[in-house]
Amino acid sequence: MERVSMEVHADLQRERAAATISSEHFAEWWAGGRERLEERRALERYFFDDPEFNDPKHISFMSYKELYEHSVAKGTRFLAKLREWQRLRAPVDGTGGLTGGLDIKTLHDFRLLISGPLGTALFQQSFPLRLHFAMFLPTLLNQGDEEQKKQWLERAWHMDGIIGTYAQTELGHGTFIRGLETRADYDAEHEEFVLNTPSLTAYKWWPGNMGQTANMVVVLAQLYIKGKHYGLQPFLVRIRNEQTHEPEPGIDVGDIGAKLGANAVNNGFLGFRNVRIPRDQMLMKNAKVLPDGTFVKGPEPLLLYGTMVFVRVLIVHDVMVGLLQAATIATRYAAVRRQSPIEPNAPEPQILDHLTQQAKIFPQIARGVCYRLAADFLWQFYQRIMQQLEAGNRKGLPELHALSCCLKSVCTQESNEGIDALRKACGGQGYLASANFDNIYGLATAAYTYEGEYTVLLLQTARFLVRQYEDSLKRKVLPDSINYMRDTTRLRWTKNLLANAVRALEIVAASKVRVAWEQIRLERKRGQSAQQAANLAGIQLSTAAAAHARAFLARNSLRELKKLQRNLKPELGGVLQQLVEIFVYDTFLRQLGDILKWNHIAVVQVTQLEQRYEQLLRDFRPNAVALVDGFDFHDRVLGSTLGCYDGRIYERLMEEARKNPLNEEPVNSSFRMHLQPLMRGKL
Ligand SMILES: CCCCCCCCCCCCCCCCCC(=O)SCCNC(=O)CCNC(=O)[C@H](O)C(C)(C)COP(=O)(O)OP(=O)(O)OC[C@H]1O[C@@H](n2cnc3c(N)ncnc32)[C@H](O)[C@@H]1OP(=O)(O)O
Ligand SMILES: Cc1cc2nc3c(=O)[nH]c(=O)nc-3n(C[C@H](O)[C@H](O)[C@H](O)COP(=O)(O)OP(=O)(O)OC[C@H]3O[C@@H](n4cnc5c(N)ncnc54)[C@H](O)[C@@H]3O)c2cc1C
Repeated sequence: MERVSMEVHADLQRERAAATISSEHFAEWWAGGRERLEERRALERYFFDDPEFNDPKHISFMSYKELYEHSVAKGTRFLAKLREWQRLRAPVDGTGGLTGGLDIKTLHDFRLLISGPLGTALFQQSFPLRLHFAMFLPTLLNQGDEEQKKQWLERAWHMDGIIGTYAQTELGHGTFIRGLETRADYDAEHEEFVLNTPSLTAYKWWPGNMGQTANMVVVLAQLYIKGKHYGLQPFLVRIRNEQTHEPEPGIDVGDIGAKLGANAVNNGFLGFRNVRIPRDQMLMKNAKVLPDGTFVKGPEPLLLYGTMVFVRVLIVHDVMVGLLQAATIATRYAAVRRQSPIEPNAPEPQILDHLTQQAKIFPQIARGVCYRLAADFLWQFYQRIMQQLEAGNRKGLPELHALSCCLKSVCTQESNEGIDALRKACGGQGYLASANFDNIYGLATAAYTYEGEYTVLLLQTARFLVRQYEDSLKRKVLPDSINYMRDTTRLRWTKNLLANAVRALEIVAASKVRVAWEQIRLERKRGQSAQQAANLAGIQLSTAAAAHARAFLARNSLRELKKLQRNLKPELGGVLQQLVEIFVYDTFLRQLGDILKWNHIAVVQVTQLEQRYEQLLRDFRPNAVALVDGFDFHDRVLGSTLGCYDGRIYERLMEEARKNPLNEEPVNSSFRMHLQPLMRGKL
């Protein structure tokens, strides 16, 4: 779907002309400055103008195998061309510094490149080498000791004989990683580890790129030394021969099969039978095994989980991009699609003029913008805590873990919900593969599960919240993100609706944490163990953590808005204010049951807020198209017949239908073979 020479649809022209904001100004802010915007556009042109990156046919017409092979071919050309780009220009942010050195910031930028607009445009079923960059390299970087990094990192970064992945999950266990069964027994005589898969459920199952693509893995296995168990450790294992790509002796590897989405990723299974690796291939930045088999504990065992924290932080950004792609498609479609006169004799309006349609689309735009503010905050926070950890200070780690878990859960869940709502807001056409909601949803919904399942991560946050609640009773200083729990005053409804709504959400979160804590105490009094008490309080705990995430998102949006309004042009600041308000009121109204349970709010006050919310939808309406234009998604990024910049939806829908291979011949062979015999009673 290109930005073709067709004239822009009159309705979109009108929308753009009537907007009070400049899309270009918004795009500049959104991209992080003019230079970054230009750089990104130039990089997109560099790829999109190259016919080698056009798919020969729509990917929905490719078989599973064809899609994999096509994606690997494109993925390798993508990396080669990206390197070329960097040779032509000095390394810049956003291209991952593929020719330069490697640090976590570079990996972060590269990761956003593959999960961001360019990556999703070229790889609608995801980037087939994504785990190499998203998890294998961060694990080498963060869990290898200096010697190991010297030996492996540079080579892995340049993919010199190494394509890696991260093999943690097994057929029997994904969530409860202490229950993983893969074994690594240390053989002191040969200074080697021996890896085994002791049962069917111990097979590694799910790791991306592992089926056919990767030739090395970081595998998490239970370490045993002289029969004694030392817990999970990461090991670097070659699974396929560097030259022939044949599985190494003792390795049983393959692809687990087609999935709901991300089918280019080639998720795999892996079993080990007496696979030997040298001692120095256990990643030893933390725990160590000395040649004689002495185990040396690391200073911070939880760093083993560090790669998961890194990825969870970035997922908030990933799903935000997917949500806003869907919102852009739905907004443009709704500005061009006309249906159902509002006044009996009036012409049919743009469906975007139906207020209910605005209520389906605008809160998703607002959500995406506020998730972006949270994603930026979280990444800064992550970097700060990592620096502290490097300096030996682990104080901030529990807060980072708690915040990243609940934001990953809530942003993913609500983005999934939002993308589906946007699909439905496009009526029947939204259901077509050419509208591209299937691919966007397929990627976003995977993130609900991977890197820590939704409920499981909420329960991790809740554990932290309950502990902090206990501390707050003892009047200790609380970490910044939960400082609101110390404020026990009731909501005082003022004229400032936004401040009221944010505070009400905080009160809900704090109250739900208290209720969960009380339930745990009650269960304990009834004689339950601490663990069973937590299980029985699970519903309270998980909903308290989700409420905490929503309160954080609302407070953070408000805080960031204030900062932004100091620097942005007033009209842009004004529209951002509308979006933050829409986000907060939408969150408030969707939690109304809890809000009313924990706050003394009169019906008239709720009505006041509802009216303000509806007014905001109407106020935002004139800028909706201009604002989504400002996300600056190229038509290739949206990949949708419904979302193109020129709004030529009907022409594109018909064009795509005609390209359908079933329309290549006037009569399909199934007629003679099956339909005709059926009609003639000859079956
Ligand atoms: C369109 C949008 C989308 C676009 C996408 C485009 C894509 C492009 C690229 C994308 C790349 C991304 C690919 C990612 C692929 C997925 C990879 C995976 O899933 S890999 C597999 C991912 N798999 C998973 O994520 C598995 C999930 N499971 C787990 O993480 C753990 O088993 C557990 C946390 C649930 C429990 O662990 P357990 O050991 O039983 O622990 P306990 O509960 O007993 O807690 C003990 C103490 O530890 C503490 N603590 C715990 N964790 C951490 C931490 N990370 N840190 C710090 N602390 C932590 C905890 O708070 C507690 O503290 P305290 O209270 O005692 O003070
Ligand atoms: C697309 C995709 C890509 C993936 N890529 C990788 C990869 O590259 N590498 C890798 O190692 N893994 C990967 N995974 C695996 C992924 O990390 C796990 O699937 C995920 O962590 C969830 O674990 P599970 O499948 O065991 O779910 P389960 O834990 O079995 O979840 C099933 C249900 O049980 C509930 N449940 C489980 N435990 C608890 C609990 N303690 N309390 C309350 N409820 C609970 C869950 O909430 C859920 O409702 C991938 C998965 C997907 C879908």
